[in-house]
Amino acid sequence: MNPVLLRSSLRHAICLSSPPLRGIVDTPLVSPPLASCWRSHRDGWNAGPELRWGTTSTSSLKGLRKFKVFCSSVDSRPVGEQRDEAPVSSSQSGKEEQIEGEGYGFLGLGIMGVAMAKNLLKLGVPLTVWNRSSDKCAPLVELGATAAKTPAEVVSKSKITFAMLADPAVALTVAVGPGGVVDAITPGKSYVDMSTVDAETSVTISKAITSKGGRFLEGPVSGSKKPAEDGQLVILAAGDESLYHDVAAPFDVMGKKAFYLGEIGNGAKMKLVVNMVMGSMMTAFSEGLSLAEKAGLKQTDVLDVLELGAIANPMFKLKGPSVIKGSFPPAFPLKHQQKDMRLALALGDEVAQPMPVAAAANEVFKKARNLGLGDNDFSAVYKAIAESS
Ligand SMILES: NC(=O)C1=CN([C@@H]2O[C@H](COP(=O)(O)OP(=O)(O)OC[C@H]3O[C@@H](n4cnc5c(N)ncnc54)[C@H](OP(=O)(O)O)[C@@H]3O)[C@@H](O)[C@H]2O)C=CC1
Ligand SMILES: O=CC(=O)O
Repeated sequence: MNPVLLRSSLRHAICLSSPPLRGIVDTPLVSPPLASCWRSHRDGWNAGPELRWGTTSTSSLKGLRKFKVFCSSVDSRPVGEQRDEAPVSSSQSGKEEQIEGEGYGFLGLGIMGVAMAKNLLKLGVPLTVWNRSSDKCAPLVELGATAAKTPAEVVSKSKITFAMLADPAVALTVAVGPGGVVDAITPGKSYVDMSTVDAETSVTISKAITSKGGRFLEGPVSGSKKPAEDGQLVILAAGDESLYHDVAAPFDVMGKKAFYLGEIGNGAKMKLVVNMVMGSMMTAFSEGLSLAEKAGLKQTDVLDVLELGAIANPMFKLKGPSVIKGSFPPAFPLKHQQKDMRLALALGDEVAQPMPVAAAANEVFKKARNLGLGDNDFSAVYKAIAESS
């Protein structure tokens, strides 16, 4: 078994139980306990008495050590205290009562959402999905998910619902509009919005969710289509800390690293800072490639030189060859990058931070949108630069 998936499954078994499972048992860390633990998880939530997991201090099993840390954070008592308790049975943990609405939900199956939802399915938990254009639910339904007609229906069937939506206006509508998330939020239900939005939007959604007794976490991500498919996103979470711990397993299958950044809005702000830098870099990179060509240099040579120097980076390496070919299939749509520049500049206004470089880059992204390039990859900003007279 893939150790990452095993770790995720173990975490998941704990975090969907309510109250959180306790009673960590030290076992010699050999494969039989692990196999038995995995079997218990695979065979369903009522595996209670079978559910045992071990931890060890040997240095070879880093994943399990990480898992042990997680256990202690689900139950805030020190690990030593937990160890003295017997494992709880399924009836003690209350799992039988969770059959209704025990699974996960996912709203928004665009480029990112479809990949993230597919990774959630790897946890083996019921998944209910919704997308405005319902045909995009089909690939998930084929893999075992259930399609719902409204966001509220997803929330009513799920314990924790995730969302990956286009922009602040859409995130707000889906959360608080008619048939939206808030309509079905009750105490015990949680919402994790992973869309890139501004802090104000996130705060508004958070208030609406918590006013109905639910928990809210924002979790925008850094990383594009391929990292989303590979479960390698960087998750920038903020808000309800208990929920942050409870979504450790989903975050584990969707991402390679999750940060907890404190109060609501901090995740959104961090994402905007990062994407402001990325948009400015892509614009400068495009200017460099275009300048090189017009000055009689080979663009492929520019890529080779950049790759060997101090400003080598994965984005230039990944996007450079396709930019040179004039190919811009959308991984990160240009319209979303321009939205992020706009939101980052608004944040700059709020805190009186001058951002002349980002402001100039935003003008180029706006021009690219006006050229009809919004649905292309954001690297198509090159065309707005190269084709300027
Ligand atoms: N692509 C990337 O590399 C990354 C994107 N992001 C962020 O993730 C979010 C999603 O991005 P991505 O998947 O690329 O975008 P897409 O444009 O592929 O998907 C957008 C999603 O929002 C939905 N949507 C759009 N308008 C509405 C509406 N009016 N009502 C309801 N739903 C709507 C779409 O539904 P429908 O299918 O019906 O149009 C779709 O599910 C954005 O906030 C983006 O900035 C973050 C990191 C990386
Ligand atoms: O938001 C886009 C990304 O690549 O990160």
